[in-house]
Amino acid sequence: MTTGVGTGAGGSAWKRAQEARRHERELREQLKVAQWEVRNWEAASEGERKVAAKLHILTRRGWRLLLDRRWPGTRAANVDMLLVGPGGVFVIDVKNWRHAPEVGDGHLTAGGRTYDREIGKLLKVTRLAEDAVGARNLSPVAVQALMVFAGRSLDTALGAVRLLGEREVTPALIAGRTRLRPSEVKAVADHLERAFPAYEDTSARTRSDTSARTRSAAPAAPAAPGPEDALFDVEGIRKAALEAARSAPIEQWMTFLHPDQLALVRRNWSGPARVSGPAGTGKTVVALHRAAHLAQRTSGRILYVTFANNLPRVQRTFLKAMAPAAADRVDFRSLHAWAGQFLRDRGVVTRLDRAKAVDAFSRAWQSHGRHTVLESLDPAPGYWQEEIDYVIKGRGITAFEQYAPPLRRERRRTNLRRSHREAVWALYEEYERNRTAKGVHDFNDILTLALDEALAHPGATPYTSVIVDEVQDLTFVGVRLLHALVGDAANGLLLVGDGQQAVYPGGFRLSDAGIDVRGRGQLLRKNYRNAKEILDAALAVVADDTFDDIDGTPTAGRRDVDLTYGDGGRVTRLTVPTRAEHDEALLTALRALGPRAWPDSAVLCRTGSERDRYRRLLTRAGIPAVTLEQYDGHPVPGVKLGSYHRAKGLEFKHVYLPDHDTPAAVPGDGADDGVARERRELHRSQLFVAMTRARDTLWLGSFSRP
Ligand SMILES: Nc1ncnc2c1ncn2[C@@H]1O[C@H](COP(=O)(O)OP(=O)(O)OP(=O)(O)O)[C@@H](O)[C@H]1O
Repeated sequence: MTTGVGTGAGGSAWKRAQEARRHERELREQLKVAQWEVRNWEAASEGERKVAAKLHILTRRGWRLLLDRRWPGTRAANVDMLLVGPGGVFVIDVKNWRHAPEVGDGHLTAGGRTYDREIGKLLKVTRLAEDAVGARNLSPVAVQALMVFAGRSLDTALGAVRLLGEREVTPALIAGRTRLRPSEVKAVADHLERAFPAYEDTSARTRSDTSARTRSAAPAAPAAPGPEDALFDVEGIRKAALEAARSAPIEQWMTFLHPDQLALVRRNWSGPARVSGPAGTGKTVVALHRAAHLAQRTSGRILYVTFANNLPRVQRTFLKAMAPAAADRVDFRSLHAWAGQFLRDRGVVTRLDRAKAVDAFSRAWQSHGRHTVLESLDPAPGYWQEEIDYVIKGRGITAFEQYAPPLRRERRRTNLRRSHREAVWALYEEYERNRTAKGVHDFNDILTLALDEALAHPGATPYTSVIVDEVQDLTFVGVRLLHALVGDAANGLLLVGDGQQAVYPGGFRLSDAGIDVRGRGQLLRKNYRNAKEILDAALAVVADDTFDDIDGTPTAGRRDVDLTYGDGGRVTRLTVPTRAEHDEALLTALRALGPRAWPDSAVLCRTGSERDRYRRLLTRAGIPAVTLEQYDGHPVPGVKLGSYHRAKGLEFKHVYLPDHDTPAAVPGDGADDGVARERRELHRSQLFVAMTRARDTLWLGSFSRP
């Protein structure tokens, strides 16, 4: 038995070794052929030809190598190589330097000299390549600048340029995830071949007229050809090929954009800008490509912020897949987490304590809310806590006269006259007294403190651009804080979102925050996500809810949306008498879907406690579930499970909304009509968000309540 196992293992080890030797022989053969193929590149030094040969090997794997291309618009300069393959487009400058290249403090040096100009030149020609492939709807993230050093071994980056040694370059390119299919490689390479014509007179060109090349700046190292090439990393290539085979191709939207999206990604904005559009119109896609584009173009850092805690992790995962080099320069943070860290870094002491803050409010309600006019308008204290959180503190109001009429309380439906507002103000002041007596802060305080700090110390952060996704979820103070980080700088602040998807109470207008986006706003209309049946069902929910977007534009609930997905979706509505039947029907539907489809499915619930209930239900039924708090954008087995709020910005092939048609909090008896209306409106917005997470199928469950 033992012997048998040993023999088997030995046998397979022997087989593997055989296989590896065969692979190595093949690669060395390919290298020989490649060396032959590049022999006519006469303008190149021996070292450059060796690099070209290593890259030429890639042509066996579906890549196209264009050697010695003319830099359009100049007479004497060229680009060493353009390489197009499954991994995208690479603009390559080969260096054959006597001294080893070094990167430090943001500079490229060799032998004591600085070569930053070489980096600048490569970036310039990379931009031209980006322009060229934009005509084929390729995002700039698919174009990467590479500086390759003949006779060297290194792998590092300087801003948007990756610096690779002759040894590392082939494995690095093979290891990349697939973003172009063979037909796309061909189309893009053909296009680049035309846009960057071959150098007309390569052989006649002398060294002195190749001004864009480095050879004139740094003398070439003597070529050292040999039969065994130490810089040919056979093992590295084998490992890279395995790695590439294991990883799935990246999504289409991570490479290809609609021309309207591409124009937004590459646009030069002279100040704060705004991208809006209904659900599923590619706002986040634009924002992510924009982040990568800015990271490639500037040396500063980019802050990408959302309100929700779980979304930054997912978005970071996406950006890492679509633009690994750029992702390191983009910080994905939730607003409150970022503000807390910012204050800690600045030495500002805070004491965020949600439980104590809630207690401070409860006490204030007991003494200044109950038995007042507020209780007759809405007996639920939560409504008044929201008034303080979103209308007073969220808007940075600190004096009654700011709160008194005629202040518009955006998206609040109660008509609060002056005397009512005086009652609210008394409640607010009591809350603040209780809170400060306990020595704690609430979430709004953190943002206010951060805003004060940012205004007092402009330039205190490394950010040159701030991108805000789902901006409609932020408060006025939150948006002002982010604006304060970059001010009105060109390409500084980008606000992305959709007022129709507001899931929190209250609101504000950008103009009140001193943010002027006039002439820098863009509305997207093409829905890429939802099947027609699903979008129709979702829009029917909010059809009558006119809303004001943060730029103040009144917009009808039923909006014009161009669909790209088409028919073929399915909306299932189920109404049964009891909760038990309802829950059983949900389990039956999930079982019918089957485990293979579970990872791209989500059960979304109105509240966090409902989510916990359904989690227990699924667990008891043996259906694995991953909460959206745990999800980070990597595929995981099991159904996703979360609240409507946590599902923001995400999407799933199949979405289940159990017990979907009951507002989260029913206003108490005798509540003002406005309160009830506002609750229902907010619930419809939340439901709309949840419904529009579905791409193909949507299950809507409900049961009769006694
Ligand atoms: N250019 C594109 N090509 C293919 N698919 C795309 C493209 N742009 C967007 N999509 C698809 O549409 C989906 C929705 O895009 P995105 O999440 O950016 O929309 P959104 O407007 O931010 O949505 P929401 O406001 O509902 O969160 C993407 O996940 C992607 O699958």
